[in-house]
Amino acid sequence: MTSSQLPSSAHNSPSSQTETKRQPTLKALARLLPFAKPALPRLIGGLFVGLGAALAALAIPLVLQWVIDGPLSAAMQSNGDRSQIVWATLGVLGLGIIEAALVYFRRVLVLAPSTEVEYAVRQSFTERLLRLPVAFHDRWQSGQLLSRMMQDISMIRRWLAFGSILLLINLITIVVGTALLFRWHWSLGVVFVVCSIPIWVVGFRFEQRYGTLSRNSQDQAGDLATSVEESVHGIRVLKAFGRGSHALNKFVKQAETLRDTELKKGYEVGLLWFWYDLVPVLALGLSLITGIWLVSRGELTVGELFAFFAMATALRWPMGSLGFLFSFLIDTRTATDRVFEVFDSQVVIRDPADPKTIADPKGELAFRDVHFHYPDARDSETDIIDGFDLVLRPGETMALVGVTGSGKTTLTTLPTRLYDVTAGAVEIDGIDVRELRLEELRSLIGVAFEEPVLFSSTVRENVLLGRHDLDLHSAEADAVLREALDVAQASFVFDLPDGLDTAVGEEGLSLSGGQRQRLALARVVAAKPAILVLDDPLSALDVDTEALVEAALRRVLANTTALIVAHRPSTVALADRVAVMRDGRIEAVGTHAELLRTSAHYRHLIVSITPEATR
Ligand SMILES: Nc1ncnc2c1ncn2[C@@H]1O[C@H](COP(=O)(O)OP(=O)(O)OP(=O)(O)O)[C@@H](O)[C@H]1O
Repeated sequence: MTSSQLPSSAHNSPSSQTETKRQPTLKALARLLPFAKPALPRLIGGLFVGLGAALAALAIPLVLQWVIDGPLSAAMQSNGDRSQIVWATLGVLGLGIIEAALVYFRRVLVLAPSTEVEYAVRQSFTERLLRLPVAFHDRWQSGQLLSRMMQDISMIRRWLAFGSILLLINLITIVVGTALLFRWHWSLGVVFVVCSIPIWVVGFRFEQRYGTLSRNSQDQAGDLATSVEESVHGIRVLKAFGRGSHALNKFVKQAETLRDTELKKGYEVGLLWFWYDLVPVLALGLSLITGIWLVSRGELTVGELFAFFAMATALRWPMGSLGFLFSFLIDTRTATDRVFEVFDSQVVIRDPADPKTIADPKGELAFRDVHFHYPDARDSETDIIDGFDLVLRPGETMALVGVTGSGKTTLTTLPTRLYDVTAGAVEIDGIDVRELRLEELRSLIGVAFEEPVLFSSTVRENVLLGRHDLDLHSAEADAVLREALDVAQASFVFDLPDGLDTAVGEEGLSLSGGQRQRLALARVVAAKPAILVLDDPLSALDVDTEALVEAALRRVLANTTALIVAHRPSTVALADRVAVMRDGRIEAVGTHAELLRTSAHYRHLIVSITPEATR
């Protein structure tokens, strides 16, 4: 096995494929506005307070100019008032203190609203993930979703709280500061402006190159997260097959790719910082020469020259920081794009505009000329479900049999609209399932999947998952819970350390396969739906337990319509009738005895699924 055959992204996340036409950065970031709106007053407040701090810093050179050209030169000629120098010194100190206090206040103002925006984006993101159809989750790698949810949304918060405000403040500071330079002498201002031209050229080219690198790095981080998640998830398989080192190799390759991209990013940022550090120093040097020349010609006072240098020094940080802030801006834009790719994914399975309701469900389930293919199927492929017609009468138990890969599991996903049929219709009591609200539909039908999934919560929460109408600790909930556990023969839970309140670990991994399957079965029984859809629900049980569960299930199935995918004769025995599926269609329907007589394919299936000893 090569490392590429190890558990990995079986499906391609569209992460790196959705790089369509690139919007301008500001337009891309503007999509955050609806989330940022409630926080805007405080963020704008933070901006103004930050501007106040910047102006306080810019005022210092003005005070210095005044003190040098005024009280200081007068004092040097021994005819001035020295107390003014003391006042000016105190003024500079005061401005410094005001600047520090306003910077602190700015941070306080923006911290809480930015975390609220982060919370709102994260909440909507999760809501979206839960609403998106299963077909979306088939295509997207979990690590990509995880990295968008955690890393990208955190970056958006940091940008709102810190980056965006600093960028605006620093740009305004540069403009105001440069205007003040012109005020002292136009040539000094011109030197500064001309020297800053490389900054804009370098910044523009940086935006183009760094944008691609930033996207690659964030996508690669998502791929890496997927690998880690899959390796941890599949740790038993990797260990059992001794493939740990292969998983490590795969991880190392991905980590190296990410490192290379980060190095390229670092190189680009380093180059940008170089220019953004160099230019202010160059400007300062050239201004020094120009300034001294102007003083010697009497066009500039010593105080103005001193103030000019104080101002140019004050502008060094805002100019030098632009490199870091531009890269931060591009990273945030990439993060925003990645988050909105999920928001932009279509929720194709949703409530109808004008929903119908079934007030008194009888439980008839009908498949009318149903066709279905997965979204990634090629046009030339025939449908997996290819004209499937079957009607389950109210209260009837129907077993569905067919060779492996014939589409039985796929069919079980259609009644609850995990996928929508591509043609035909699934109906409950004569109403198309697409005409019902999803919540109503999913309360009418309960599904137990072949692969039982338990959540990391208590037995009680897991089993009563479908009963949001009940208070989990009420006497009624307790009765429902005990009855469901009894049907599923899951009394082992009472022997767990905390009984019904035992936490069953991540995905219930601390339980055996059969125990998990029984809890999943109890969950669907507790939901008390009008229609049950069970995908081979007893496959992991031993023969004795299976017999007990079947006896109890018969009681439940007496009043409930049930479609049961069966791989074993004992499961078929639960059914009133059996439907034989072949090539995506129904080949025959009848009782077990009828089909044995009339269907050669059924006889073949039954022989192949019956254990030797019982034939
Ligand atoms: N999410 C998916 N995306 C694309 N194709 C899928 C997906 N799930 C299943 N298939 C394909 O659909 C076909 C039918 O699979 P399905 O699981 O429904 O068969 P099955 O009859 O339940 O098989 P088994 O008896 O082995 O459980 C298979 O060819 C499978 O590869």
